[in-house]
Amino acid sequence: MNGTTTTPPVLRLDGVSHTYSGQRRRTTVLKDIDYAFERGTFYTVLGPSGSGKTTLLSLASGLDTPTRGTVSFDGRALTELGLGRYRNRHAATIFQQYNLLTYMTALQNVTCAMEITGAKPATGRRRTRALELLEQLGLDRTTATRNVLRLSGGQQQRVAIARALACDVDILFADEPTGNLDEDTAQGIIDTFRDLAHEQGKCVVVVTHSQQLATQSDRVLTLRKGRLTEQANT
Ligand SMILES: Nc1ncnc2c1ncn2[C@@H]1O[C@H](COP(=O)(O)OP(=O)(O)OP(=O)(O)O)[C@@H](O)[C@H]1O
Repeated sequence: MNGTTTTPPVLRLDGVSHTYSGQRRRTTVLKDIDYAFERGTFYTVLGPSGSGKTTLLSLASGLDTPTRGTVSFDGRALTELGLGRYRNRHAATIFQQYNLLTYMTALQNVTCAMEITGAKPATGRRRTRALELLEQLGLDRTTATRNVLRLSGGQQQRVAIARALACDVDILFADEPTGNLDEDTAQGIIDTFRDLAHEQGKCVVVVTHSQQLATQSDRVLTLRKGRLTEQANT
């Protein structure tokens, strides 16, 4: 023993390949990807349209399982840990299409997610914490108590972000989270992601076409022709 301990990466992809089977042909989108994601780091994943970014995110977030290879959280394969448990306790995702519950208000969407994941605010009630998060993202109390279908696309996106931030998870995934936002709001979201990684030790993985976002992340990964490569930090 040399006295040093090594913690496993929070998320690891080992030999991950993914193929979609259509009626006529099979499309291999990801090929033999190995990568270790660490806590306290803000990652962006770039790549041309159709290169498999959303597919990678759905495998890493436990929404789907790879046709080959293993995805692990803290050294345990997701299939062993349980995909549902992983999604409820350890990972939150901000989807491109928001995936909000459309019969609820913005506030209810956030508190409902906190109840499902068992997230307990450090102080105060869940409702208070949810309102605080929505407010930080520029949604006042009147907007927060409106049905989400009566909000603009950009406002719905901010509700989806607040919902993910409210769940105290280890890994935050986001698919084009700043796509519908004006420059100032987008910058605020990027700052939040960086703080989550650097101050709260979360692993943040964002799929994007935005260079503005990528240049502000710690590590930039690129997907091309099924392969994942890391760009040297500039
Ligand atoms: N459920 C599916 N069944 C079959 N093919 C699929 C399915 N989902 C995605 N694909 C195909 O897999 C490839 C990668 O899609 P994916 O959505 O992961 O790419 P992307 O990089 O996120 O694209 P974009 O930047 O346009 O969102 C595309 O060719 C797409 O048509």
